[in-house]
Amino acid sequence: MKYLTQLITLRGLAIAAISLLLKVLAVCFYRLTYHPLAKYPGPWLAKLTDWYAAYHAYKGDLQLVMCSAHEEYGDIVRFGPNRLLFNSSQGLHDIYHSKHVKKSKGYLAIIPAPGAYSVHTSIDKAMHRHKRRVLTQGLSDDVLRKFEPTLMNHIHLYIQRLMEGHGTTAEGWTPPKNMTPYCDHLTFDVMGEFGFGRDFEMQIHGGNHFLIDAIAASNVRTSIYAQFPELAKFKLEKILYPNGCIMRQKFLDLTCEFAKERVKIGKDAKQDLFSFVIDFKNPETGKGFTLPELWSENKFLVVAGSDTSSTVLASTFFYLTHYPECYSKLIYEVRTTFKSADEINSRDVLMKCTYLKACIHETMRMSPPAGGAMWREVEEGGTVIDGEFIPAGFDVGTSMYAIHHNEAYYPDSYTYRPERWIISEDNTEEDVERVQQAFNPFSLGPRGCVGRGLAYMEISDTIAMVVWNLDFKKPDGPLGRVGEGTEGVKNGRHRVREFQLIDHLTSVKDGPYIEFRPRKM
Ligand code: HEM
Repeated sequence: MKYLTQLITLRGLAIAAISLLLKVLAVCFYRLTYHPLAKYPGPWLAKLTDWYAAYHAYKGDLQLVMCSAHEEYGDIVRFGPNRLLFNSSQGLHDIYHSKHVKKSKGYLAIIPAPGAYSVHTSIDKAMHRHKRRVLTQGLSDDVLRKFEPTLMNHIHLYIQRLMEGHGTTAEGWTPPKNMTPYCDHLTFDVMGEFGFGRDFEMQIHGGNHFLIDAIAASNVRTSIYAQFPELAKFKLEKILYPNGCIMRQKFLDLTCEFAKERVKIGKDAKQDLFSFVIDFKNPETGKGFTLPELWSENKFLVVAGSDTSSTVLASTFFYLTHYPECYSKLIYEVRTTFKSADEINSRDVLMKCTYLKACIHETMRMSPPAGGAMWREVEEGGTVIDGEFIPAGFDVGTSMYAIHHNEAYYPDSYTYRPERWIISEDNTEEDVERVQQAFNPFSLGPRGCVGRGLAYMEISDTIAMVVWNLDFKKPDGPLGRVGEGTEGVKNGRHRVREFQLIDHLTSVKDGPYIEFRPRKM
């Protein structure tokens, strides 16, 4: 009897396994043949399952894999059973300026709690419009101008820290400094100050440095779920990053404490986001932000605005020290444009320093902090992207890293060449227009970055101040190679003069190491 029961159970299991296998095979067969996107080429595993993209999101090489998929399969690539990547400027603009797409369901998987939408994660267009309008007001040019002196205080401190230990060598250089933490500390402090009216004191002591790891761990989770939203149900982060949840809670507690203190000191005590936004009413809805809403947005701004800007700064130092001819041109421009460091302000830097602006653009082209694709879902009725009709319900996107290395727009695309952004005898107006057309480090359209003005201000002021005040170079020996690619490897990380970024929605980095000394007047 016992034997018979075992036999029946085994038989049942075998039938269940076979029927599951048949079902999987049928789904695979459908996805490869009759599926509406079956005609598009792409990595075969990506056509079958989102596990492919999720794995590369976990590994941090999604941007490289997307780029090499375009090299192999062309400008339109199927990069998931229901997802298409486009690698043309027409496709880019069709997607991100379209009225017929909305943010993909992947964004739902990354909200911290049910209903807790931020401007970034709200898929509903009316909800987004309201939040965006309030934030746009809080990030207007006028607000940024008033914030700039506070920003400058943080940059002065940054420069002091970079100079610490100068004179260690006979030529007056400091010991090599790893720019990743130095840039992280600056940008986190600036975003704390902007969002909450006080900094995290990361440039002063290490008490809050855990925030950087907390956000990095949370970004791994976010980037996996953005590729494979169904995985969110399984709460994999609890297995993969048990500490991530604890650190995240510490981040929430800290920002909550900041929020309470900010309210206590009163609206006009600081020139920060709170002071400008709290009374603002959306003329369409008559509504402003409630306090909890505002703090929830601010938490997101710290995440969105810190490590992205830090990546641009660290990458710029990497390229300037790896392309000495660019460094020399930049030094000449900054030091002849401003008579003293006190004259430096972002408006003048961005207007008068053409080469510096070109360096920032070239850095963001070579190493966009968010190099993957921001997925958009096609809405009812479908839409045409780069001449292809895409039915409703499918996701479309453009990988920034891939299009920024498309040779049709950026010849010799792995070479850092700020000159490509400047009209000259060798570079016509049409050349510059073409370069600009495919450039999208902040994404484009109604969901493009609302903080780009602050990002430009912070990055241009910081680079100008460092170049004006300090000489710098990469150290000889192994430390000077941190952040470089490795010759001969086969995973897309073989380019020595390309700064290596680990793509987890935004980027993880290490280096470059740099030595500084005060400039000789
Ligand atoms: C170099 C620095 C930065 C880069 C490269 C960058 C990049 C981006 C990108 C690619 C998006 C689109 C995301 C998506 O479609 O999912 C975005 C959105 C956003 N960014 Fe930035 N960002 C930077 C700095 C900042 C700063 C400093 C702030 C805050 C002041 C900020 C606030 C936001 C917000 C609120 C959104 C969501 C906008 C919306 O959905 O309407 N970013 N950013």
